Amino acid sequence: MHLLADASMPLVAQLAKAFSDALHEQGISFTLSTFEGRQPTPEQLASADLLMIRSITKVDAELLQRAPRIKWIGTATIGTEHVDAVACRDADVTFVSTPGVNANAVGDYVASAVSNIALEQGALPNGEVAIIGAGHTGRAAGQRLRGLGLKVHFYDPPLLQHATSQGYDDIHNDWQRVLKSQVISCHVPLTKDGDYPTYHLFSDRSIAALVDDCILINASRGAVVAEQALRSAKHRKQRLQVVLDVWENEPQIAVELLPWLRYATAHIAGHSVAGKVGGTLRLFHELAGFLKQPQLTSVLPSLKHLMQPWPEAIRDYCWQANEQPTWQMLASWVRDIYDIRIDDKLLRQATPEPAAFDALRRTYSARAELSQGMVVGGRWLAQSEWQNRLQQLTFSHIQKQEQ
Ligand SMILES: NC(=O)C1=CN([C@@H]2O[C@H](COP(=O)(O)OP(=O)(O)OC[C@H]3O[C@@H](n4cnc5c(N)ncnc54)[C@H](O)[C@@H]3O)[C@@H](O)[C@H]2O)C=CC1
Ligand SMILES: O=C(O)C(=O)[C@H](O)COP(=O)(O)O
Repeated sequence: MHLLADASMPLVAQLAKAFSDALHEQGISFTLSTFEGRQPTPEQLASADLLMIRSITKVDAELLQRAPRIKWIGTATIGTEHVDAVACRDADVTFVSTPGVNANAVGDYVASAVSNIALEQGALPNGEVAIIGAGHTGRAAGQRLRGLGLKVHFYDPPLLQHATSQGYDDIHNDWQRVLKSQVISCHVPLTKDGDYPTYHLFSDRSIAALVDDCILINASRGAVVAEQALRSAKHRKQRLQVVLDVWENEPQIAVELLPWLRYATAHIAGHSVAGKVGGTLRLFHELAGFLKQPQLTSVLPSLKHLMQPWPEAIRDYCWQANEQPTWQMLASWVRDIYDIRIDDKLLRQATPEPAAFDALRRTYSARAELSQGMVVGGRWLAQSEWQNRLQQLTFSHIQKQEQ
């Protein structure tokens, strides 16, 4: 059995060796080779039985034809639009993804964007926050923004349609309420069909209708926000604060928008170490199931153990607060752990070629998550409201004993 995997998936060689050693004892051969860049070569595909990819590899009927032995494809991502699931089914290929795997990292990204803007302008956004898509990443983002003290609502008509009445009080289908919000963050899959397509959800008309100084964040897929509409908004000097992690024509970015964008990053919102390593690990768990070898999961280390090579991404961050923290303190704690400005600077300094975009992503530095933050505080920490807010920010907390 031969596994072909994207070379930049962290720890893929270590986990494949664990499978190989365990299967060897049963007389089963399990080998690994890796491919560099976006697409594997026809030669690499010809000998592959299993394929592990990331969001940059396009899988369609043509690729599948070049891979006659392939029986299983796994993507270490939440998004799946790069894989033609129908073509996989027609070719009798099992396709799996890793739902939710880097949602915490995306939530941290949004929290950092809003925290930085608030700290720079000296005030939290004065108005509601609309989260588009109440799934894994949208919930993670909304929860953190509530922790910062903002009023959050979720726009998700498809979910509303299928929802039972319980637990969906904050979800609605009122697009006008979205457009009136002071912060809007997109967390939807890229879809062109169905009742609620997300392709160009933010078109000329919607963007022109946004309130002054609206913070519009897109960390989902580039084409959810029409780049042409952003160009028009820039041209008419519309007062917007746009944060883009994803681009309509990746790996080519819209260079001419850069000076107008508040923050611009290289599709790294989900790239915390836990998100990336978790993706690889989750695929090996999936593969054990596909191979009908459930005992293989016992040779897979825990995520915590696998993250040991990145000490900067697993260290604790600790802050003292004798009094209730101000929003400025909360925002600067977020920024201590993940500062979006560093990623923004890296993209602006890079050359605007696709290769530079891919290189930034491939060589991304080790990133921690907000859940590594801990607040040591006084009596105020006994209040459930504060405990709740820190939990929403995914910080842990300890109340100091009074002397
Ligand atoms: N920038 C990055 O690094 C990352 C980007 N992503 C992108 O974010 C997307 C969302 O991820 P998750 O939240 O984990 O997905 P999810 O599947 O958990 O949630 C998506 C939600 O969007 C809703 N939705 C679908 N169409 C909609 C529409 N027209 N209007 C409003 N809501 C709609 C769905 O009902 C669902 O509740 C992924 O598909 C992926 O493309 C995900 C992870 C990292
Ligand atoms: O999970 C997704 O969907 C994403 O967009 C990923 O975070 C992108 O990461 P890579 O696939 O490029 O590692």
